[in-house]
Amino acid sequence: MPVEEFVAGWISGALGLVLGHPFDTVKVRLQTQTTYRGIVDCMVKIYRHESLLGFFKGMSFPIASIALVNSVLFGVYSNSLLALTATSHQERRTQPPSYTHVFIAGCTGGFLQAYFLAPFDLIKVRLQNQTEPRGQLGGPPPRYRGPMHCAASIFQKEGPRGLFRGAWALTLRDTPTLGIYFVTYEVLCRQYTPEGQNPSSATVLVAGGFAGIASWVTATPLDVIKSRMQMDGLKRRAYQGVLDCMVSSVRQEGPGVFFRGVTINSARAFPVNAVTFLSYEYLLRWG
Ligand SMILES: C[N+](C)(C)CCCC[C@H](N)C(=O)O
Repeated sequence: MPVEEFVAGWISGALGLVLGHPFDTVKVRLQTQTTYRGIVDCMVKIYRHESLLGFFKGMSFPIASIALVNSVLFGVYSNSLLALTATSHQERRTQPPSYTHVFIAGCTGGFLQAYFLAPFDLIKVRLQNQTEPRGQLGGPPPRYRGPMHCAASIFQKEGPRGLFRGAWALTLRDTPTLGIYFVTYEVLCRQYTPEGQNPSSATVLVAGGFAGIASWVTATPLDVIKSRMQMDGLKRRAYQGVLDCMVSSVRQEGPGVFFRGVTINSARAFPVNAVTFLSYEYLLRWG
């Protein structure tokens, strides 16, 4: 099994992640809290109350886990293509796989990575939603003191299954949309690359950026539901399941609720995924 694809997936994911985390925090807050009027209002409030550090809440776990999650995604994707088309990463430039195969391999990667991602994503979302400023004396202490404390208290209060709260919504979000992710990337790369050649850096950046946007725009409705399911159960259980969460969110807030955070998601997705694909391609070429 080509191991370097897993390594390339990890490093490229970590680079993208640091870049996009501040956007991600704003997105999560807009999706799950009603105190903010919009992107700018949310940014200003985070900065005033929590300083620049507020934007980086919940980042350490994703960085530690991206190794696992992105290497599963890219490794399973590439190895599924190998199984489907019997071509290695290098050979695929001269013998490109069909888009159907790319889609199936992307969905497979997306499906499997969701299970690895679920507990880390849950902890990230819970920490991002803590609005208390760090290290301030006198104010009420936050519920979770850090990622390990958060994991331990979820485990204690909600059991091992508590760590997988929202995992089903996450799987539904990621399976088709990671198929879309890789198909968009391949379509754009092939469009702008002469046959048999490697795509240029500019092409990889643009194709990666748009792949991120296409994937996130289609993922946003279930992203909102996922985040809400993950925040559920802190005080009392509000939702019975994914469908119930969808229905009551629409009832209370109208269909627009499914696009909460779509602008900020797309703004984040372009640079994050441009960098992810560029480093992935380069690491594999050197490797
Ligand atoms: C499928 N979904 C849209 C959720 C993610 C697609 C891109 C994944 C990338 N690590 C990122 O964080 O942007």
